[in-house]
Amino acid sequence: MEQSAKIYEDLDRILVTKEEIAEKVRELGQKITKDYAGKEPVLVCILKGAVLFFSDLMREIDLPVTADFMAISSYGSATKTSGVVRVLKDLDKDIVGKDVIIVEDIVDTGVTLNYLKSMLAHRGAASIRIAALLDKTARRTVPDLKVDYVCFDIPDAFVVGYGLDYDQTYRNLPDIGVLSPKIYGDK
Ligand SMILES: O=P(O)(O)OC[C@H]1O[C@H](OP(=O)(O)OP(=O)(O)O)[C@H](O)[C@@H]1O
Ligand code: HPA
Ligand SMILES: [Mg+2]
Repeated sequence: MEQSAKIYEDLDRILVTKEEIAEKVRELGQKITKDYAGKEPVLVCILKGAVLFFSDLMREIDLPVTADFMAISSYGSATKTSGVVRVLKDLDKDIVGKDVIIVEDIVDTGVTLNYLKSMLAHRGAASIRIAALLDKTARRTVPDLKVDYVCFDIPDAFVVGYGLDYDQTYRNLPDIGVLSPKIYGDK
């Protein structure tokens, strides 16, 4: 807490501590290891927000996984989605016949994952599942989106830390907290 005390001042409260994150990520890694026994899933990290979750989760999966990366952006410098999902970087390898696990930091409206899931399904993956660290169901505008693995259900608040940003800042907080609305005003 001490070394980032200045950034922590911008939070209203801490929602999930780094210890709670580590425990849930370990449990999820064990579950995926069981569910995919005998398979070699492709873990797809959705940059940038999922980067910390991805790197911790993959070390908890005891299978010969491969890793690929996609960069997506729809929030820009706001706390509300622009509704337009931009692919800034695509996967390096094709996923035909592969068991794909999309690794995301947060499902908010669901617009990003809905877009991504149908895009990857069209490329001929054998299966696609979603693993999300946080699920903010109160904000969902895509009600039938299935999120297969969730670590934490969270309330309707803009959160930062452990990879999640506001205008590219706060991603390095080890915990996840509610950003004080005074930081972003009506953005
Ligand atoms: O469910 P949604 O309402 O679509 O919101 C979730 C998406 O928004 C954030 O990405 P962002 O566009 O902020 O890019 P970033 O990961 O680089 O921060 C987050 O990482 C998810 O990808
Ligand atoms: O609550 C959030 N915090 C940071 N990024 C986000 N992208 C969607 N929702 C959020
Ligand atoms: Mg963001």
